[in-house]
Amino acid sequence: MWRQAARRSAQIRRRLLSSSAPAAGAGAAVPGPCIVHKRGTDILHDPWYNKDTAFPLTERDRLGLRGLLPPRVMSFEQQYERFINSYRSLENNTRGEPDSIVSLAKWRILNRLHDRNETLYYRVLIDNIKDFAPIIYTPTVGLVCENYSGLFRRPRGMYFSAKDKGEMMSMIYNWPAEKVDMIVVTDGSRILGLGDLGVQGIGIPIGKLDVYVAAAGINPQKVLPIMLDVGTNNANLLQDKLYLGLRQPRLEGEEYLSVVDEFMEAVHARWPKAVVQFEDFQMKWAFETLQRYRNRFCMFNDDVQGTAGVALAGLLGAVRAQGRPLTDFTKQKIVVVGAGSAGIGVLSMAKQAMLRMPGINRNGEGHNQFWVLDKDGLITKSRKGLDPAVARFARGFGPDEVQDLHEGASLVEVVKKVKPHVLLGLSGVGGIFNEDVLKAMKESDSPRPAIFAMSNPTTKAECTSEDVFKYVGENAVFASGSPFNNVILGNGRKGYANQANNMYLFPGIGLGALLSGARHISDGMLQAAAEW
Ligand SMILES: NC(=O)c1ccc[n+]([C@@H]2O[C@H](COP(=O)([O-])OP(=O)(O)OC[C@H]3O[C@@H](n4cnc5c(N)ncnc54)[C@H](O)[C@@H]3O)[C@@H](O)[C@H]2O)c1
Ligand SMILES: O=C(O)C[C@H](O)C(=O)O
Ligand SMILES: [Mg+2]
Repeated sequence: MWRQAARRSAQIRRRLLSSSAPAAGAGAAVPGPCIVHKRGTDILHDPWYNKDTAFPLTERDRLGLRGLLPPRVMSFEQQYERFINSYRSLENNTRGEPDSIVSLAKWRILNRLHDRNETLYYRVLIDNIKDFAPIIYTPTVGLVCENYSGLFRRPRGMYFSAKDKGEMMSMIYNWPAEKVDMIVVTDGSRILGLGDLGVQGIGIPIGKLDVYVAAAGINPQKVLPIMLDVGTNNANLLQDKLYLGLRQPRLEGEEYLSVVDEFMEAVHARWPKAVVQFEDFQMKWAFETLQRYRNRFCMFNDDVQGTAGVALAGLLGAVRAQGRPLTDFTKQKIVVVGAGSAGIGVLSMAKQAMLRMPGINRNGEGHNQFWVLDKDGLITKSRKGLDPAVARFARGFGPDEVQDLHEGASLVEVVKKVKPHVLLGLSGVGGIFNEDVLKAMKESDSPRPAIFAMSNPTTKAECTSEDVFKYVGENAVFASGSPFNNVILGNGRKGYANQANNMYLFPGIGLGALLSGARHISDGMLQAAAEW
């Protein structure tokens, strides 16, 4: 009798407590009651459960909060309005200040809300994603990563370091959420176009997962940003007294791979169905880890595959913009500047798309529509020591080739001689599409030359929207990795600054993989995403 009563009272208590929990994630379906085991200040200090001043009096009583909050109860809507007002007044008060100061101030106010009250944070983020994406994501996230050790207040996500070898299988259970659906992991070795930022690169997985929540409706309690700290080769960071990562050079070779292997096994052991997105790994590890894990785990590399999907969508869009059928894609001449993880990812997917077009034989023999440059200029078959992934795209010499083009030819030379339909930059070199290059694009064989300046952040973009419409002309098609403003053209027309960033693809890839229960992420899935 007594036991029955105790069970019943526990049931009632649980039901009462559960009603106090906020939605498990804005936009996410809440499968059932969310049981809160905490009380009092532990709830106020937990951003998953905290409602700040929005706890009604009944909940304050039930959860031991009475007296711990100012007496006035505010509605969620009032809190929302208060936040947006303070954000807008920050905008007004910082007018005229340098962009970096304003952006960091905006990031701070959003980050403080994220630390305090996740329900409100994701609501304002989802409702204002167009305004807030450049703050929580590219380009401001780059600035945040550069200054991470100084900005650090609270940890977010998990950190696995080279010193944790042998411990990862137990460490993974330190993460408080029982279920994780989506993981973004980086080793910080190539953060945007900013190079090796070591542990400070954690800002990138955090920003990417915020986009997952806002754009794909992934439950924020089921996402996990991860930093694999295997050291850094950034001499400034190694000397920086505030640097929060391992102060040692990066692990290399088998030592490096054994850390990533152990991490992947640990993740898979605890959450076998989680999708793992690799992000901002330097080229050699981006390709190596993709090959190593893609058939064993549900994973993809966003810089190689996500970028390729977005760029392919842009390349096909450029054909459409000329009013031509998509099958004319094979007739487009495409110059790609940058033969790194992103550039080669784009070329590989574009080549696969080309091979599926009518009139092209299965091996694509006798057809090469791509010209690729790296830091040493045009890549040709005479280049020594080429990575095999790059060698596939090296130009030959002979009657089928553009006359007088040679190994190492400069960008302006290539553009003048090839007269490409599309010029695509993934070089990480700001301003490399200079006046001379853009004026040469004016002579393109396309009535609507397309210029995709895809490098990030803004300072690394190959050119600006202004320069494209000024030097290439009003018919140009422009897209960039970081956001730029539209340009006012003659007759009040607008020159559109479109955005070509993998954020338009990865949320869909992750969500699709989760919903379909896919065990692997294939090239076909990414191609389908690009072509739709
Ligand atoms: N818009 C997007 O969605 C997106 C996605 C992925 C990467 N990116 C950006 O692309 C850039 C490159 O990324 P990655 O992973 O390929 O880097 P990476 O380091 O692997 O490759 C960079 C490539 O650029 C070449 N390069 C350097 N200087 C050059 C020069 N002066 N002229 C021509 N080529 C030059 C290098 O030789 C190398 O081939 C970064 O800025 C990154 O932020 C953008
Ligand atoms: O992070 C971005 O904005 C896009 C891309 O993944 C990059 O590395 O630049
Ligand atoms: Mg990236």
